[in-house]
Amino acid sequence: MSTEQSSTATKEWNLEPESEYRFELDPGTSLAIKLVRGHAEVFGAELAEGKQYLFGSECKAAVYTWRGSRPDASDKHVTGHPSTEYVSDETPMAAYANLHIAFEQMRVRALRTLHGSPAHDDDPAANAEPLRVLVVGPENSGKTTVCKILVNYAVRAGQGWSPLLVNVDPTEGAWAAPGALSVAPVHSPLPTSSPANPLGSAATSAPTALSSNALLPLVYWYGHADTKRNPVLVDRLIRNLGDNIAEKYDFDAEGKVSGLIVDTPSSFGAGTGANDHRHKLIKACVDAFKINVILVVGHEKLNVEMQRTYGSQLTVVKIPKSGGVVELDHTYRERIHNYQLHTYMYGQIIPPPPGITQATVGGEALTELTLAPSSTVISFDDLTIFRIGAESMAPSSALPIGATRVLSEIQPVPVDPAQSGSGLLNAVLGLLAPPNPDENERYEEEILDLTITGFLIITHVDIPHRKMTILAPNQGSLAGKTAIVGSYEWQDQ
Ligand SMILES: Nc1ncnc2c1ncn2[C@@H]1O[C@H](COP(=O)(O)OP(=O)(O)OP(=O)(O)O)[C@@H](O)[C@H]1O
Repeated sequence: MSTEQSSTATKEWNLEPESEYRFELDPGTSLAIKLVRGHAEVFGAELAEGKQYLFGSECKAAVYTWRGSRPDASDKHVTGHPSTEYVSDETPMAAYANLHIAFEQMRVRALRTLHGSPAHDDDPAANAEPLRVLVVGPENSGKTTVCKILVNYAVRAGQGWSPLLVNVDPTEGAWAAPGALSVAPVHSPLPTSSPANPLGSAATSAPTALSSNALLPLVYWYGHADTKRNPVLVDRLIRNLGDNIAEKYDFDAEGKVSGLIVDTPSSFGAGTGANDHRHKLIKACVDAFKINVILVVGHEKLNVEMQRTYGSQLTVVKIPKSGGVVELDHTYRERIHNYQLHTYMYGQIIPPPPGITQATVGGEALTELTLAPSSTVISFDDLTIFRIGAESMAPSSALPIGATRVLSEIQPVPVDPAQSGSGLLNAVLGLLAPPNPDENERYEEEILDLTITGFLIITHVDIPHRKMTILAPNQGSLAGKTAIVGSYEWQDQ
């Protein structure tokens, strides 16, 4: 394989078996990688020979090869300027592959049980429950990457599996905007090209032409980066995701055997005290998704803790952390959130390095990935906006003497855009799906349980004329709709 260190030169790298080429990109740079011959993959997604794959938006990733060099050499051309690049032959991929094999056996067993076929070689008394994995670990342990690799291996197995990938890490962005919790069935390998689209493109914001690996996620909006900010709301949304999945499984027993993998925030993996919020949220996941395997990525203390708490009811496995995982700091994460919102509105735009013309982003042609958002002026009365709980509460000291707080952490509180200090300018809003058409079925907190159909940004608020300007990926009318505001803001620059 090869990399280019000047704008015209291309570097070639020859990878030994079970080694990987790791790279990190600086802001504003891109990288094109072409597999010249052999077999290689990026976090479990195979590269096709001869195709240029583009990476951008400060992407940090690795190209791994199982079989490597001669006679079946994995040569790659790399064009662009990574700020860091090196080859490592110390990877945890063999451990991850073993895990995949064990999971594959669980899927086969579950399918066999579903069809009532007799057991063959393996233990007939073995658990035939479909696989339901929770991945936990501290910050920068590579949780999302492990989830991606395991899901990609499952869909590559050629058995027609389409596992569910559940994201309960609000900072991840996944297929929506940062602040969302979501789930999607994965039918084809998830590409890696940019942290703006860490799990590939979703069909909801991408052009319809983009169909080969677009996903249809189900999204709830939490609206904040930190799960500590409103754990009661996170708990509620986790249970909503769980209920949705259970309902889907009722109608899709074949899909159920593919299993599910849950990616969690790093706040679940590191904390202090036995009673902090993370225990409740881990428990909420275990219950909501009926977890039967917990994977602990590279953290002894957390592994012991999970063994003690859950070891008697489910399997807890510690897996190694990859030395390639990059420490992401706060400012990097903020830039990524900006990339994600920009990508949500404008599509995935990665300018290829000089000299590269026929490139693909995760296998998709470049022209198919551009979107044109619309900016619309609406009346304050068109859109009803809520904030959930705590943020909108006055401090206790401001309450009348003797009064007790009546707002709960998950009470939806209307936000009036006419109030200066409403906090709506530049705010990211989650647009809710319509409420139950049957009035009798409605309830006060229903908006907590509605999914998100899209995201909006308020780019201008004109209080005298009671109007605001909204940026949205499409031009649908907002009249009569309801949206939720959290703490994410974005400015189009
Ligand atoms: N083997 C590798 N080589 C190079 N980069 C890698 C490798 N594995 C992971 N990374 C990168 O390291 C970064 C952190 O990995 P990842 O997002 O999987 O960790 P995480 O534990 O989920 O993070 P968080 O702290 O946000 O929960 C990502 O940019 C990812 O692409």
